[in-house]
Amino acid sequence: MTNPKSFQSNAQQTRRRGNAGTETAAGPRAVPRDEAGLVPTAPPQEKAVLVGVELAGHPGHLPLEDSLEELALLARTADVQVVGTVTQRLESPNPATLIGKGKVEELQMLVLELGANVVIFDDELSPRQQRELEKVLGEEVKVLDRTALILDIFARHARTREGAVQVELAQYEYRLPRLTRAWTHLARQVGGRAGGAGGGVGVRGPGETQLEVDRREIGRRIAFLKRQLDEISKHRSHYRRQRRRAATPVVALVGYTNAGKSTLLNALTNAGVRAEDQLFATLDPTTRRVELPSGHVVLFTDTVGFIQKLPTQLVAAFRATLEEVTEADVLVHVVDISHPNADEQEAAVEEVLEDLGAGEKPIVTALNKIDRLSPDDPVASERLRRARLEYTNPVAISARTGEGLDQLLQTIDEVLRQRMVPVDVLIPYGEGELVALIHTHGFVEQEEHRPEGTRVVGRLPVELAGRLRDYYYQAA
Ligand SMILES: Nc1nc2c(ncn2[C@@H]2O[C@H](COP(=O)(O)OP(=O)(O)OP(=O)(O)O)[C@@H](O)[C@H]2O)c(=O)[nH]1
Ligand SMILES: [Mg+2]
Repeated sequence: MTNPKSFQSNAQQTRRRGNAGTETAAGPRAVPRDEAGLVPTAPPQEKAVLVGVELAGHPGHLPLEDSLEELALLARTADVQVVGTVTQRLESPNPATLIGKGKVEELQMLVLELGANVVIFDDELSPRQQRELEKVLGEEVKVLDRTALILDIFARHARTREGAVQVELAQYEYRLPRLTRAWTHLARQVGGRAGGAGGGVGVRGPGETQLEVDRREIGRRIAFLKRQLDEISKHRSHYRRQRRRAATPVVALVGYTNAGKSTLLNALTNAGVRAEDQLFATLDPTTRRVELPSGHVVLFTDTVGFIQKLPTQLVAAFRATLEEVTEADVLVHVVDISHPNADEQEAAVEEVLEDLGAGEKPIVTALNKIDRLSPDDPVASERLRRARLEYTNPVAISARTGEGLDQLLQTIDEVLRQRMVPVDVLIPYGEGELVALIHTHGFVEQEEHRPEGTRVVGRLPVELAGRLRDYYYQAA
């Protein structure tokens, strides 16, 4: 007999998989248009016009067109349909509206013509510029910038309390100087995790109840969130201390969003982390044990990806999460080498690492997605060739097919080994667990049992060597 319960759950699983598959393959589906004027079942998708500016003498990391393409991807990730684009090359920004007066008129026309209800600027707008543009474009049109869009995506993707608190803090920091009437019709929803509802893109997150109150109230909320983050940060550092006592090295996966960090962690550990063709699929760190070819065990941490023009509020608010990066022993920088802008992305990540104070950490560069490179594509082949010459400890891999993963682990082993220092110690028999630690985390070259204890010669991680200072061997 068929068990109706299991039948039902199977059907649900199939449906869920089916949906995910469709979204990955074809991007967000278009809202069904109903000729007969019937009410569509899904809420109407927001329609956006994108605006890109290139300032003379201030070339960004990416050429204007590529940056706008990335902005369109961000918009799609936030379920916004891109219906048009406006660009301008400027000598200097217009303090009132960023773009020039004529361009504003052009934008206004395009918005009307295309029935857009959102305008998204690729560069951060000052509070004044945002207000002015909203005035010109009218009540019905929301004016956002890249930062607000990224904050919106973060609000949707936060899965843990840590993530939610950090996003909320970043959103308040962003909105505080921008508090105007425009923010008062926000969704009655905190953290914005349910997505979709209420104010739509850019205004999901902290809800109406908080935003209708005065700035002082928001200041208090910010202070409260910061206290919560201090708690979270303390917890994290507590765990890190425990890890350090166990001397297990930590390898942090860093890289541009969508480079394949989560896919790599999954390939190495079956971690089951969400990996999708979406920007900022991962916000919250996941840590898993991995055994290296030497037999040493390390902890791999997958965490939030970076992007060019990363909002400073986000970097500041995500301090607790990013401590996983700043405290790691080795970084594996995952680069999507199949991406035409791989070099610019690599540079943007390096810049964020510098800002975080992690610029000097030992790095292994994983040149990922080589399965997508065709040998007949001279541009891509040249990119890979140069990356192999120029990047630090490069290893070409495919997280998808598993190619190169052994080599990657070997390189990590080697880098960890280089960080070790030679030791020669005599450990009393009462301290047997120290000898075990040396075996677990170091390389033992010589071991000898003497009447006073065990003499071990080998190489050890610096921290561990420090802990053995009292037992350094000196020949009589
Ligand atoms: N062809 C190919 N696709 C890959 C490879 N690695 C990852 N991908 C795809 O790239 C997309 C992004 O992968 P993720 O692992 O989610 O990337 P991420 O770096 O964790 O991204 P965020 O968490 O959003 O920062 C997914 O669609 C993956 O299936 C690879 O080696 N080859
Ligand atoms: Mg990820």
